[in-house]
Amino acid sequence: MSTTQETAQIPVIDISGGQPDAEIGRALVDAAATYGFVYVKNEGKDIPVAAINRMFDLSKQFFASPATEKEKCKITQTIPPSSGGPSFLPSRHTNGPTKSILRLLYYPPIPPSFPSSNHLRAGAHSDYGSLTLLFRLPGQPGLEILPPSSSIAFTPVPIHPPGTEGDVAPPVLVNIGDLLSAWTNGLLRSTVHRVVFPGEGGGDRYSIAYFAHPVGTTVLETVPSERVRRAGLESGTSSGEGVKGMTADEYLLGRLRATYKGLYDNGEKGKGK
Ligand SMILES: O=C(O)CCC(=O)C(=O)O
Ligand SMILES: [Fe+2]
Repeated sequence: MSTTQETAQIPVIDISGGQPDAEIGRALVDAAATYGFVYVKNEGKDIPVAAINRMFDLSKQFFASPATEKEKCKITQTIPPSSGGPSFLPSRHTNGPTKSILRLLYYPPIPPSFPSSNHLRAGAHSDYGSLTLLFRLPGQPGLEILPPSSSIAFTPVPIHPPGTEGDVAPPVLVNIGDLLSAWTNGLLRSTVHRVVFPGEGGGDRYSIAYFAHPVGTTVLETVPSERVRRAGLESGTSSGEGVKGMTADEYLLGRLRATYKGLYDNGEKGKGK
């Protein structure tokens, strides 16, 4: 796989109220259908910059602490999704336990003796859930996607895309996961991505990812939208084929089993070798 020097043309969208909701909605769906990724401009109105910085500070403290300290604070907590409106998708992400999870990610520097070019910080993958919100720090690049125009060339995703250089914080990068893609007959794209070492060496890298999942008992019947129905017709996917009426928890377990084989046999996490 090669890497081009171009950067992904992922749209930057301002959801803070300047435009009519319908227009913002259309732009978000178009970006999600084409790229599977969208930048949400962050000028500190929707998510305070201090809150993001505090989370990164906590992450740095945590990863710098001794292993014994780390064991004391398990951070794999389940976070209830923030409340949504009465519409189809938000209502299926609220009012019940979900597998949504906030992950503080730490990528250690590469040892000087390692040739950096052959190593990845995170291998190529797509995310499992509905949506992922990714927070990154200026000066810590490395994320690359397979853009729609190419199935072989990974393309860097800049932290500050053009037009956001002066913003108080980098935009939040939102991407579609496999479940939402299947739930929409493939209309919304779950895009393969990876994290590489940026050139020589590459120091510490921190990122924060919020993986949103529907309420576990949600039955995944295809999203009842005309655009979703048409996407199914165009791709030859019959309605519901990708999700087959299974629950969100069953879907996730299927994906985990496919990835981690023995670990998730019999529905019991941690079983196996
Ligand atoms: O750290 C990043 O920039 C991306 C991480 C990621 O893709 C993931 O954890 O699923
Ligand atoms: Fe990912």
